[in-house]
Amino acid sequence: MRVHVADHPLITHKLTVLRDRATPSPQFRSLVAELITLLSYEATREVRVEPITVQTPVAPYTGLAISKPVPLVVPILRAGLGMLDGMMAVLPNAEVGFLGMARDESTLQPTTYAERLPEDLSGRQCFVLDPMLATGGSLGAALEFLFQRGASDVTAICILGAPEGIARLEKETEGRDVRLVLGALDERLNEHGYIVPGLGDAGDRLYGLAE
Ligand SMILES: O=P(O)(O)OC[C@H]1O[C@H](OP(=O)(O)OP(=O)(O)O)[C@H](O)[C@@H]1O
Ligand SMILES: O=c1cc[nH]c(=O)[nH]1
Ligand SMILES: [Mg+2]
Repeated sequence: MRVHVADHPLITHKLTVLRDRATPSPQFRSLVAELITLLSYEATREVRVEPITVQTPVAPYTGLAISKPVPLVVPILRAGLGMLDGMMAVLPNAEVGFLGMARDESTLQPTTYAERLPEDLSGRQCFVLDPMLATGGSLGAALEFLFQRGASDVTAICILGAPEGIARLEKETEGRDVRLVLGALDERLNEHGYIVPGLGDAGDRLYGLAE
């Protein structure tokens, strides 16, 4: 797995406001959207393109167009949904698949409650969105869904990651072409499986309490 941690003062600035417990949901949602737009610039660096010729008012010009099949963007519900619009602003022709996952807060095991993905993902570039990579259980399970359908070129975009989750994904994706783009790599997980210093529960901060 190739890991890229964004190193940009604008990203750190926005992340600092996002982490602040005093930041209310409306501002939190806007910041997540802004951050994904910045992270997607790095995450789409290897998007597949092909030459296309257009006619400028002056002369023919051969540039680039995104290749077919178009990329698939997969937000992991709930929290990943907060990243979808920002990603689609960058890749407006992409298709969207959905995975709904919830982590049991005592066992930290994810369960999948929704799955809507194309049957065949062979030859398809996939971009998975989830703001938080903690133990890696949820993202690992999401990647496995994609691999089972033939995906071989996957980029995951997370706003924050923990070393424990990265180590787990490194093992689970060994031999596969996976990139991970992070807004920041945090210190560790606490005894409840939360990222430290982190930002708390991303789903709750975006959308309110789950209960
Ligand atoms: O790396 P892990 O240990 O699996 O934890 C990370 C997962 O936890 C959060 O989702 P949550 O289960 O809270 O669901 P939500 O998006 O509905 O809040 C987060 O958005 C990830 O999907
Ligand atoms: O810190 C964490 C860990 C898992 N899920 C979250 O939303 N936050
Ligand atoms: Mg949550």
